[in-house]
Amino acid sequence: SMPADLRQSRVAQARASGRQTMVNHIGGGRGGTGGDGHGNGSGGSGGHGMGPSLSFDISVGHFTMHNNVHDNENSNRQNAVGRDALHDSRSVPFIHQNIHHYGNRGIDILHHTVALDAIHDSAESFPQPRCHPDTRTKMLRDLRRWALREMDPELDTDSESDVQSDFKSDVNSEAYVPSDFESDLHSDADVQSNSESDLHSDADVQSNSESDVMDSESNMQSDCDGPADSYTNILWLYGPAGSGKSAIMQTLASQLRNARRFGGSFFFKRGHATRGNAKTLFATIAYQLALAVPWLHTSISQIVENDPSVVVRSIAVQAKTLISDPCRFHAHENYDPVIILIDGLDECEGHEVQEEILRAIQHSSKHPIPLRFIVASRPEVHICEVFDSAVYGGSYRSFNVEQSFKDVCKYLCDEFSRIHREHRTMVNIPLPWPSPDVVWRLVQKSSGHFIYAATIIRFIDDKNYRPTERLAVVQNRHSAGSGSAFDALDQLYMAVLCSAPRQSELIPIMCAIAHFQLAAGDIDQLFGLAEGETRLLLRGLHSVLNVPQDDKDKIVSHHASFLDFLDNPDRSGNFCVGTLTHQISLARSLLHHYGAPLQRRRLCLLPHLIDFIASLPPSDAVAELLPLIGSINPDRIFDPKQYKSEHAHFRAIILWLKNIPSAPADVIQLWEDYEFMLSIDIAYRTRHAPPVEHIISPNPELFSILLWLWFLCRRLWELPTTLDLTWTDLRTTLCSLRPRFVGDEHAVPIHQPQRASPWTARDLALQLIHRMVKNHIDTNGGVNSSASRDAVLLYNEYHSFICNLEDAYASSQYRHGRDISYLVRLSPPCPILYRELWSIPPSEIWSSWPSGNTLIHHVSKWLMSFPDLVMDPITFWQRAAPNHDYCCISRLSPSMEVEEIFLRERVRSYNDMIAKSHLPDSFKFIL
Ligand SMILES: Nc1ncnc2c1ncn2[C@@H]1O[C@H](COP(=O)(O)OP(=O)(O)OP(=O)(O)O)[C@@H](O)[C@H]1O
Repeated sequence: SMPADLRQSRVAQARASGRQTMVNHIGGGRGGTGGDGHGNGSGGSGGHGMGPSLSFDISVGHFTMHNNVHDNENSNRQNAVGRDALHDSRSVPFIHQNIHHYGNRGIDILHHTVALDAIHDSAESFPQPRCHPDTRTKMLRDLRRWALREMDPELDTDSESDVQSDFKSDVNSEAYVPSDFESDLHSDADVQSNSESDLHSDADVQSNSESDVMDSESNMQSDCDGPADSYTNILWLYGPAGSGKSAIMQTLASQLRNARRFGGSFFFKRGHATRGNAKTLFATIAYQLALAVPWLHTSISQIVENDPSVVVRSIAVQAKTLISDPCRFHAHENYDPVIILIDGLDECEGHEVQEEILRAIQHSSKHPIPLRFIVASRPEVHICEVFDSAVYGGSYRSFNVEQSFKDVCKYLCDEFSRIHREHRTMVNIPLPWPSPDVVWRLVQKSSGHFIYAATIIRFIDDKNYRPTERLAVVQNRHSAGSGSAFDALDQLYMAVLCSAPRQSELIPIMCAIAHFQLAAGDIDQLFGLAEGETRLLLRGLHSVLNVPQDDKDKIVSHHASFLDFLDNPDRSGNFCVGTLTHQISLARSLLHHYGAPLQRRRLCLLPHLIDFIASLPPSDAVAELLPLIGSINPDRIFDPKQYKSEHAHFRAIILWLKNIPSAPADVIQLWEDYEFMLSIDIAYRTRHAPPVEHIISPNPELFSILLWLWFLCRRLWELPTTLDLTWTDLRTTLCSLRPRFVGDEHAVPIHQPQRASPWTARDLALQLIHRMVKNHIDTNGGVNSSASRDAVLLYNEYHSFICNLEDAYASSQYRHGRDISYLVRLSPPCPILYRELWSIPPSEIWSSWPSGNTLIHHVSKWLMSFPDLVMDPITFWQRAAPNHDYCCISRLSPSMEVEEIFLRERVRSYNDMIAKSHLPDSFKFIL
């Protein structure tokens, strides 16, 4: 038969509707099962079933009821000594005593136990943060749509104005009376017999309306990034500290209440006696549910009345007994779900408790109950982990409280107008005040989050001061008093930092994040930490720092103001990372890193590092950095990932070094050489060659290097690997073009005018042929690509474009083949070169079509310059082509004319560079 409490709730519903008649079907009880054995004994057998005895004394009008129900199934438990008897008796609510003033004693008990301060509109939490009018409109609309989506599918397709008008109705009425109440009050027997099929059809309704919603909600997919599960009664609203979650939850609570779908709320507050813990979380929610939802009133009240100790039970027991059990009795009744809001979960004491709350909520919503939960918190790692865990199995929606520059701007403009209106001292200040660019700078500083904007408005809106002066203080972050402008903000940041574990280890990491754009993996590498250590250390700071899932993505501060805070010792005290000691220590770590050999995964912040070092005061305090600056690995300095086409940083560090009295002369000299080498290296791109007027020392190595850089358009960093040169060789050779100061004398290099020799081009071609052949032999014809230094170098450099070493190998051989083609054209007819060309394995030139055809084209042209025409290698290569016919007319290869245009263009721009750097005309090539 129907549980007694359900029947009671029918009575309560009848009372709510003013009905005065009631039909009850009461059947006999079943025989009880035996109790559990105690100790080694076995449990007794079940007793005989007896019909319940029931006496009603109903006086219509006042509706008082004297009710005495004995359920004999339960009473049989008294006979057996069962350990779980108490537990079981709570799991299904039964009525054991006379109830006067039906159902209110339980509510009274709750009233005296629960955390009333935690309710969203409690006096204690006044003034609650609320969304400024016309801010967060889309977010609130999307949240409402999610919350209300099942009950009224039309809402989902309606425009926002429709949704809002729906909310306006009956603003004052808090109690929600189900619309289908009349039809619902049919006989218990019917309820019983239909309950199975009702449950099914509920589920169908649920899934249908859900799919409707999915369609209509497609516009919120960008915000709602959780899996679109067909059964999600839980939504997680997350966002960094101060992003405005509480304001959204408060505003949403009012809107849902107006829509008569509000079940209850709990607003946690860190450190608060009752709001700071979860002892009475579910009891507080149950209390509000009982008051707001008539069909839950009686069940909840009776449960508490029956066992008042439930309010001090564990989180899981409270959630089950006070929330999910009463709801499940009504699961099949097709009530529109009501919404429960839990804000600031991260502020609840104890990570384990927070996790337990999430598990309890998930457990409660496993069955189709007419409740939905919206939980708001900062994106703390342990909370993310529960949502990501198997417990949730993806069945929740998440909603990111994103930054909104537009909303913050609206808020600031409105608030500044109000301040202008309300402050007496503002009468003579012309509008607009402040100017739009000032407002915009403040908006940018807020990073689109409200906490900054709300804090400065509170500061400026102080009746004891002139708003104009207060605004000036805010704008000048170093001015005296700017600290107090950010008091509220600083308290927030301090609270976050103080709650983080391993604070001393955090400081160098925060210093690095504050000054450089780094990913978690970079920081591990920089400080020599075990892989993943930075991520672990930052676990407590996710509310101020965005630590992406991928260790390669940069960590950024949620608020620009957090970095200002960290930089200012008056504000951040021991956490300040702006002190010289911390900065020198960070520079030292970075310089050590840049002194080490090049690795595949590397930090690319040398220009920033140089700027950072150059910003330190050039005093003896930085002396320990000087030798490290001299031992930066040139592979890192000329790494194309560091520098694209600027070398102003080099100038900056040279000037800085020259300002330090104790700076060693050789370090200064070294960096001047580097600056010169880089300017030659990038000259081809910048079209800006360094002047080397009258200073000519054209040894063949120098000429080779210039051909490499300005004719083949390759880069300096490849030379040590490809041509087996050391950086010292390169520096000596290239810097022979540069005048040096020896003492006070301007030492001019030996002047040896000499014609640019085509033989140098030939020698370079020979070197590249040898390289190509060596690569072929070393790698066993490309089978073992990692044996080619060229391939490894290329792969390390361009691994974001080149997928694997095999591709890198093919690419490096192609580049050599192409360069040989061009160099051959500059060479005189030469039997040695002719012979060496034969040594190129055809498989290497045909590893890519353009390379094969380019080589064939240029070598054929070159062979025409021979006194006796010999085309053997051409025919040989052509025969070796994978598809002979195709290779000759390959559409993938540039045509003959285009090849000629390419070559001519290279010669032209090389000659141009020679002219620009004031080298003599004899250096130029004539094709
Ligand atoms: N839409 C808004 N309009 C006006 N003020 C807002 C708005 N959103 C947030 N604020 C203000 O910004 C400040 C921070 O907001 P709130 O407390 O809601 O952030 P939170 O994300 O809950 O922060 P925490 O993570 O620290 O709990 C508050 O002073 C609040 O009044």
